[in-house]
Amino acid sequence: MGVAVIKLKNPPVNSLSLEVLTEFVISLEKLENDKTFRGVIVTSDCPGIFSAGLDLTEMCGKSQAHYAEYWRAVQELWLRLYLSNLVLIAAINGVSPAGGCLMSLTCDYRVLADNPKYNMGLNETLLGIVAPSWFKDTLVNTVGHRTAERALQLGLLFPPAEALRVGMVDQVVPEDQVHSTALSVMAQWLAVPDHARQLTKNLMRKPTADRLVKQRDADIQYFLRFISRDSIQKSLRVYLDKLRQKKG
Ligand SMILES: CC/C=C\C/C=C\C/C=C\C=C\CC(=O)SCCNC(=O)CCNC(=O)[C@H](O)C(C)(C)COP(=O)(O)OP(=O)(O)OC[C@H]1O[C@@H](n2cnc3c(N)ncnc32)[C@H](O)[C@@H]1OP(=O)(O)O
Repeated sequence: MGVAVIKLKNPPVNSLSLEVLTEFVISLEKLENDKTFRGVIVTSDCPGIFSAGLDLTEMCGKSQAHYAEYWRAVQELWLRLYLSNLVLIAAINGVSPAGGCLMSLTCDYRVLADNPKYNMGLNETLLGIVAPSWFKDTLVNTVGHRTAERALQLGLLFPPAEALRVGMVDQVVPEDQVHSTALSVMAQWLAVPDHARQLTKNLMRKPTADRLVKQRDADIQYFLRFISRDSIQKSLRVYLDKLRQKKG
């Protein structure tokens, strides 16, 4: 039925490095241009981890030019996913904080494995950083304003039952059924004529995407100023050190 699977593979935690973001955009573009494909299942090849989100090492101790290139790549992937003409289904087979969660929120449907460790949410505030307005918009469009307001301020990571309750995911299923469920949901979505579904998706999503498109450069400048602050760099270093020391 013309369904591709994109399996994220950047061990150990599928962080969204510049290389991963770039490759993801290229793969998506190829699939968009190949008319034999109508749908994509986005999933992970790293056991227990869907994606650890944006790669913190790309945002820490690097040059301004690097931050700008990285942020443009983050914007690009979000825009491509959010406005994709393909049916995108996230088969979430692991934990998905921050950018990992955001990636799944750009999909048309989310199936999450029922494992209490597989938390998801936009936890940026816990790192001492702030989810940009378009991250916030994506969450609001999925779970509504009040739930998003509380989740964003507290940096909440929802376990599967809670994620389902607030509407962050559409289905929670046993871990060994995530892929088969994604496939049967895909069949349902592909039963709708493409042109009607695509125009409807565009109608729902374009106003949100346009807000970023209209101010992409300003958003990059804002990110540069924010991420270059000493206090933010310090927060990120402390957070990364904590992650590294967990093992020791
Ligand atoms: C108004 C505002 C305007 C502008 C906006 C400005 C700023 C916004 C900026 C940024 C937005 C960012 C969004 C993000 O996505 S930030 C990333 C958030 N991610 C997390 O908090 C997840 C952190 N990771 C974890 O919690 C865990 O690693 C785990 C649960 C995913 C997996 O746990 P494990 O026990 O299996 O693995 P670990 O031992 O913890 O990690 C292994 C290895 O990987 C490194 N690592 C983990 N996560 C990341 C990451 N996100 N980036 C880079 N590296 C990561 C970890 O340090 C370990 O490294 P070592 O092997 O010790 O070297």
